[in-house]
Amino acid sequence: MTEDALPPLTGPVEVVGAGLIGTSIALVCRRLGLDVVLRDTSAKHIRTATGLGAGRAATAADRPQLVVVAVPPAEIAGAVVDALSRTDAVVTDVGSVKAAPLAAVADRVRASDLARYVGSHPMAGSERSGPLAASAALFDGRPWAVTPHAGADPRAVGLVESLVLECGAAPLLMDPAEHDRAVARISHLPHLAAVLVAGRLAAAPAEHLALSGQGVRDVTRVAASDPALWQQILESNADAVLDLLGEVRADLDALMSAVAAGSGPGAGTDLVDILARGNAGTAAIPGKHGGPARPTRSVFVSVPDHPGELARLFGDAGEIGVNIEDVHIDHDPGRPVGLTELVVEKGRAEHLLAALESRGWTTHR
Ligand SMILES: NC(=O)c1ccc[n+]([C@@H]2O[C@H](COP(=O)([O-])OP(=O)(O)OC[C@H]3O[C@@H](n4cnc5c(N)ncnc54)[C@H](O)[C@@H]3O)[C@@H](O)[C@H]2O)c1
Ligand SMILES: O=C(O)C(=O)C[C@]1(C(=O)O)C=C[C@@H](O)C=C1
Repeated sequence: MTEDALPPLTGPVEVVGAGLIGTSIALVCRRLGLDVVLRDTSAKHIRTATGLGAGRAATAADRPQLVVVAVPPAEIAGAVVDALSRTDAVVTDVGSVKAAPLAAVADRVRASDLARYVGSHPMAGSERSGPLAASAALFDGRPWAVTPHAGADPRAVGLVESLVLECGAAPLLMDPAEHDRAVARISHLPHLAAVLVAGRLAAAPAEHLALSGQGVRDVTRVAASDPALWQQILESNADAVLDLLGEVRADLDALMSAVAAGSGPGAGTDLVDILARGNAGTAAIPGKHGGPARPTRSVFVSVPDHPGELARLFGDAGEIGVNIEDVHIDHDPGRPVGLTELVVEKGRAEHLLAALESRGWTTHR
C-alpha cells in the first residue's frame, strides 16, 4: 500500500501496558488529538500515565479502532488474545520478539480474528522502564518492524503502518522469523556484550572506576535495563541468540590468541585484522532514517556549571547552523565546568569550533 492509501488512524487507540513503550505511543496519539484509553495491571502506572496526559483509563464501553499491546514478552500472547476477543479492533503488539507470540496467538484464536492481528516492533527504547521514562519523541527517525503473518488483513497491516508513521518512525515490513534472526544480531547480542563488560565492573576497585570516561559508558548503557524483561526477550529468541553466541565464543578464542601473540617478530597481523573488522561493522550500521552512515566528528566544549549554560550552547550551535547528531556530558571532578561532547557531521566540525570560539566558548581539539 502506498503511504497515501493507508487507512487513517482516527482512534480511539487502546494501549495495554502503560509502561515505557506503551505510554510513549499513547503520548504520540494524544498529540494527534486521538482518544486514548489505557489498561494496565498496575493501577499506579495508569495513574502516572494519565497524569502525564497519555490518555484516560479504559472502560467496558470503549470501542477502539486499534489496540496496542505493550506488555512484557511473556504476557503478550495472552493480552493479544484478550484484545481480539474483547474488541473488533486491529491489534498490534510491540514486543521485541515476533515468532513465538504469533504462534501462541494462532493456536488460540479463529483465523478470522487472527487476520486482525499484526505484530510490530519499534527499534527504539531505553534502559529505563515505566511510564515516567516515556517520551513522545522516542520513535523519531527510528526503524519500526511490521511483521504480518500470511493471513493478515492488508487493511490491518496498513493501519499499523499508519501508527508507525504517525509516531515519526519508518515502517519496515518483515517476516516474523527473519525479524527474530535480525534482532538477535542487532539488539540481543549487543545487549549481552554490554552485560558482560558491565559485569566486570560490579566488584572493581573504586580507584579503577574513578577513571571511567565516555568509552565505558557508551559500551555499557543498555546493561542497566530490567533483567526480568531481558530474561523473557532472550528466552523467546534463544535459538538465534545461541547461534550468535557460538560465533562470538570462536571470536573470543581468536582474540585471546592474537593478544597473546603480541606484535613481536613472527606474530601475525591477526589483532589488527580483528580490530579492523570492528571498524567494518560500525561502518555497516545505517545512519539515521535508514540512510548511509555519515561520518561524524566530536567537538568538545567546556560548559560552566551554571543554570542555562547548556541551553546557551545548544542555542549558539543552532544559530551557527550546525545540527547536533548526539551529545554526551562529562563532569570534570573538582572543577566547576562540564565537558560537553557535541557529535556533528564531520565536514561541519571545524566551522562549529571556530564559530563557538568566536562566541567565547572554550573548545578542546
Ligand atoms: N524497553 C525497550 O527498550 C523496548 C523497546 C521496544 C520494544 N520493547 C517491548 O515492549 C514491551 C514493553 O516494554 P517496556 O520497556 O515498555 O516495559 P515496561 O515495564 O516499561 O512496561 C510494561 C507495562 O506492562 C504492564 N503489564 C505487565 N503485565 C501486564 C498485563 N498482563 N496486562 C496489562 N499490563 C501489564 C506493566 O505494569 C507495565 O506498566 C516489551 O514486550 C518489550 O519487549 C521494549
Ligand atoms: O536504546 C536502547 O536502550 C535499547 O536498547 C533499545 C532496543 C535496541 O536494542 O535497540 C532494545 C530492545 C528493544 O527490543 C528495541 C530497542
